[in-house]
Amino acid sequence: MPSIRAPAARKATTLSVAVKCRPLTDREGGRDIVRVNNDKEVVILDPDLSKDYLDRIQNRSKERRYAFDYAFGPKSTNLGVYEKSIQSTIAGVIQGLNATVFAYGSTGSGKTYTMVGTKNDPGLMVLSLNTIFNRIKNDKSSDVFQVTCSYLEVYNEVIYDLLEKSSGHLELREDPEQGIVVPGLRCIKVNSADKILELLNLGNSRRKTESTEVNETSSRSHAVLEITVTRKQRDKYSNQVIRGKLALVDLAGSERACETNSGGQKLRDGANINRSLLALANCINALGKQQKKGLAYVPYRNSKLTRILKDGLSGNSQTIMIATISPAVSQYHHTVNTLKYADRAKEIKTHIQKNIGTINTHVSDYQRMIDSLQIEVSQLRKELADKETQLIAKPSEKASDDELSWLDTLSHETSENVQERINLQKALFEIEEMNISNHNELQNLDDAIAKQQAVEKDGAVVRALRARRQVILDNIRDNDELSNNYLKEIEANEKRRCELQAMIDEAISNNGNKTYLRVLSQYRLLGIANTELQLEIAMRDQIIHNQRETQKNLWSLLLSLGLDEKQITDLALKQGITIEDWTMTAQIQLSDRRQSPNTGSGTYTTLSSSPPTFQLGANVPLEQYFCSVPSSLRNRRPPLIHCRDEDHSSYYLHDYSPSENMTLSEGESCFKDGTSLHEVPNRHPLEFCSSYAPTRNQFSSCSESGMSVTPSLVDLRQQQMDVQSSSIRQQIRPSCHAEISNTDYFHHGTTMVHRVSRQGRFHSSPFTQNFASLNSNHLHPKLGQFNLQDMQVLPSCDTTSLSSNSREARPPRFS
Ligand SMILES: Nc1ncnc2c1ncn2[C@@H]1O[C@H](COP(=O)(O)OP(=O)(O)OP(=O)(O)O)[C@@H](O)[C@H]1O
Repeated sequence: MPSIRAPAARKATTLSVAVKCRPLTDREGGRDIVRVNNDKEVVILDPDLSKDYLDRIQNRSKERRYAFDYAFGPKSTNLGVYEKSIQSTIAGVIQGLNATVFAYGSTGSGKTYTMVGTKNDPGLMVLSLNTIFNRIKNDKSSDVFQVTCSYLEVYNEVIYDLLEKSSGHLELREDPEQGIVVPGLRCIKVNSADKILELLNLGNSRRKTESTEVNETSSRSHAVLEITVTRKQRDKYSNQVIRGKLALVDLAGSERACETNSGGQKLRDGANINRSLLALANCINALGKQQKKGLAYVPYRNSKLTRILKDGLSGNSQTIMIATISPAVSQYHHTVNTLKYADRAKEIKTHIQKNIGTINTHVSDYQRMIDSLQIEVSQLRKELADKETQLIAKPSEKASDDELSWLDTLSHETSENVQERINLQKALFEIEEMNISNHNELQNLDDAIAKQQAVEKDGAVVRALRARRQVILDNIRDNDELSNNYLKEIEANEKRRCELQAMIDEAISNNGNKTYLRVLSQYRLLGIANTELQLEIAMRDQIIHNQRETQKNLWSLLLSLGLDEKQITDLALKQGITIEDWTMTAQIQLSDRRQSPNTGSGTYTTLSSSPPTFQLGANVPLEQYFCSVPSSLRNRRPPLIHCRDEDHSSYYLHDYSPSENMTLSEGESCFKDGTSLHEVPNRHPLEFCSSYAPTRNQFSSCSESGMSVTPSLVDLRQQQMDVQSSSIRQQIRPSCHAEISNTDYFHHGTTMVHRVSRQGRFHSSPFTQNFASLNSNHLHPKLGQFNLQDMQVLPSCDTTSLSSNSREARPPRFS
């Protein structure tokens, strides 16, 4: 088909957003925290029925409220969603319009259910196809229709054809006329919805799925079904061809890799899923701001997914985002995150126009089009000249108008710059966290290989371990490359920030209307400070969440020891800890205890409901210390536990003191985060701890280990504050140097150094000096790393000797 596009009218339209909340699953049980009002409003209730201390004193609720084009509660069916939010758009495809429907949400939130559906509740893909074929069937014109379909998946940043039995890797190409194309992708002519459904089922069976902790059949890839409807007129005077495209996209879950508790290949999938979704989120952000100020760089090229979705996001397409959410309490953070992106996506505008071409377009037609374009251009030029004359006639008015709009643009750009920095930093943190975990696994693999080689030189196990090692090395290399790109983007962002600041400063010093400029500048600064405060609040939420997780884990640990209520209560009392809600919750858990399939011998309790809370007694000191243990050690004597008070919010392992008669059984896999100790022979844990330096340090890589607390960005912020605080400085002992070996430095050190440094940069306000003061003393010039002596590492030997009433408290010992 000749590719001249008629200068058809372009219609600007915003991306419509529909939110769909799935029902609670049997496994989740518990409370439903999502409410849908008037088919438009979504309210996320505070997940805590009993507010914790911090919430209470700050009188802060975590309830969130959003409004969307459409909102659907747990009782709605796919058909209900389809009829209200999609059907009318799909009808346009037959008229030559493009449409994109994509499902976005965390893993297990119901994306695949919404897009593909079940026999009883067919999904949007099936329902859309039915509409297309019904419309074609009922069309009264003499036009000839042709429907083709392709189905691809993006898995680990590689494109595969789902309609090919053994598809090779496919590439993306940008065609000036057709946009993004995938050469070699099978495009099948279909005559009925049934035929497409057959293909769809076939394609779905080829999709890469994995069982993750969150979803048993979690899609690890992004699937894109594209239906093209070509309509040719039979009229002998007209040879017009109209072509409409419908893209239906089922994205992989937007979870963080570590949250799915996956390791190995799953972790790699998670990293790439995340990379694509981060890129998508960044595009949504950039497009959102583009609507406000008219220009912004949209990083489509950062992933295959965003390149494929480019047209759907900003180009010639009517686009619908289906944001899927879960009503479970445990999914609160994911739900809020999804809704935030959905909220931002509402701002995105696309420009739709009919795709009309002609067969055998004659030269004279081209000439006519060129002529009409030239007339349009000359008219526009004239209008521009008229406007300029008017502006010259009123110079002062023009100057102040210019000034206003210039400043407005500038101040908007400044806020966007901060937002962009936050996004980039987030992306960087995720990648770095993954690499820390990769390095840990590498270390363990090296050790396991060395041991195994002593048994059999080049046996199957050694070969398997080596193969795994290579995969990890590849992951590290990929992630490093990605980190470098993000660092470059951060550098560019920082450069832009300096430029913007210089422009504002210059305007203030040069311009006559200084007061006005100052007020405006101050106003913008306040806006930025506000953004940063919001961020801090979000990070505090994360701390609270992490602390609850720790409590849960501590309960799991306690209960797995086989202690009864009295023993636990006595123990807690000795430490000045009171246990709330014991009768309500702990007993349920004790009676609910069951054998974990993963822990081998001994008992391991799976928590079925939220555990009772530990609370500090009146004279309990501020500092408490917790640590985490690997899952395989949970049913044994627990480690010395250290916990720091809520406000300081950083958790590290400082000591591990296993009992004399503890051993690790052969073949135990120690860590949930994908870093397993392969084939650990019978060894005493003390030996294990001392020889596995990286293993010990792994406990400090909190976000990755199952038992532990995620050291969130907030922790880092807090660490920054801690480092600045002189009282806390007393805890920073140079002796930590002695404890940290080279390997330690990498694992233990890097975790903290990076995080502290991230925090430093993360929180640097472009216009405040708090970061600068840190920068000179504590930060590496390039990455902004802290010096080792500034890290808050408490030497393990000191902790046990501390008095329980002193500020540096004796930590509770759970044994
Ligand atoms: N509306 C619904 N009604 C009933 N069950 C649902 C609904 N939505 C989702 N579910 C169930 O929830 C579970 C997770 O759904 P689904 O696999 O669609 O999630 P997903 O978001 O595609 O996850 P992933 O990103 O991991 O692939 C499935 O068991 C599915 O049957």
